[in-house]
Amino acid sequence: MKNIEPGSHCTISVVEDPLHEGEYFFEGTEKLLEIWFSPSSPSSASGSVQGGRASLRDINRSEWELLLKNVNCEILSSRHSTTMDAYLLSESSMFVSKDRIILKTCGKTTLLEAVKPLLGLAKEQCGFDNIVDVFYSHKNYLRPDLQPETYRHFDQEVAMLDTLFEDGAAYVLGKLNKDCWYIYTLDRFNITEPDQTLEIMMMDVNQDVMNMFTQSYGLTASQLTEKTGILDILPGAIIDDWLFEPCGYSMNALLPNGRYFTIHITPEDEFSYVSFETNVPRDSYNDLITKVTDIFQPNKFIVTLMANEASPAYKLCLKMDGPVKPFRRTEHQACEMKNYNLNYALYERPPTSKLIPYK
Ligand SMILES: C[S@@+](CC[C@H](N)C(=O)[O-])C[C@H]1O[C@@H](n2cnc3c(N)ncnc32)[C@H](O)[C@@H]1O
Repeated sequence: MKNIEPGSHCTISVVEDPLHEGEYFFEGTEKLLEIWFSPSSPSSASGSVQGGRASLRDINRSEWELLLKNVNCEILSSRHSTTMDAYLLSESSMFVSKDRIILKTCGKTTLLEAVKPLLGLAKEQCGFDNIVDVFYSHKNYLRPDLQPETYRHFDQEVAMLDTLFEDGAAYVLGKLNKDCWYIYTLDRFNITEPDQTLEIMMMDVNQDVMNMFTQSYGLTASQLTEKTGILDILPGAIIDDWLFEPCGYSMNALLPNGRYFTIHITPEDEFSYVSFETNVPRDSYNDLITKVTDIFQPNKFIVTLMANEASPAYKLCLKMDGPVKPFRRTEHQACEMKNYNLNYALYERPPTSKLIPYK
């Protein structure tokens, strides 16, 4: 993609595809992959030992860099806690724990190209020859026609995953012809430790807020993290934040006990998008969703919550959580899968609701 000045706050990217010449576009919607591993027997675990077992964290940064080349993104920065390594990428984030990796990439990245090399790395370097579970998901892209071939239709992504996993199961929640969310996972009972993931995918976001996440606004990434209230969403985190040139913002936050949250912002008016993701356990996420949407003030957003039986959020997935003011929940679906419950909701701002003036 080339950069040009469209005369707004933010320089945006020109699509080089001749059919769409002159159009400005960046796909903020991320592809999200999470894989949990284990050795098939304790003796097959290799690599340096962490807590008596091999760990994905022993894999060298140079190996991750090579792996990410397949995806068309690179590492910008990293932070480390006692339980997790968080990498900020040119297109989103990667979190590596002892036996789980989360890879989240946006734009035109080819995330699925990383899966096979990743399984190889985990096996060769850590002795992880057992795949405990896999989750691959994304919201419908704003412009699927601009994605690389495999990613234009979920069926094709599923077909690629099915070449690697025997018992894959693919679902779609929401309206197939409007806003929806696709997920591929393994049809098995497996992860026994408490596990939950909340995602908030915000669209058509308040432009006054979005204009702050540009170089021309004049604040640094860490000043923005503080001023906008991102720092206070879940306090006490190790933060890694990044402001792109000329606009765009990404941050990873490492919390105690293997918890994290991550935020990515595509501020361009024509296709603004903000994502929030966390694995903090809760029996209600209303306050958290309200805090996040109060900061960004989207006109609509999707919330997905996935939690397994051991999680305090398991039951919440099957019932309605309270309202998120001032939004209307215009769609809601709850699913019972083998080991996980799953909740999908679409919220929209009523036309009469005024935006809160930004401080
Ligand atoms: C912050 S990144 C991550 C996007 C994220 N997935 C989201 O939720 O929007 C994307 C934003 O940064 C901007 N950007 C600037 N330089 C970029 C680069 N080298 N790679 C990716 N994005 C870049 C894009 O135009 C876009 O606004």
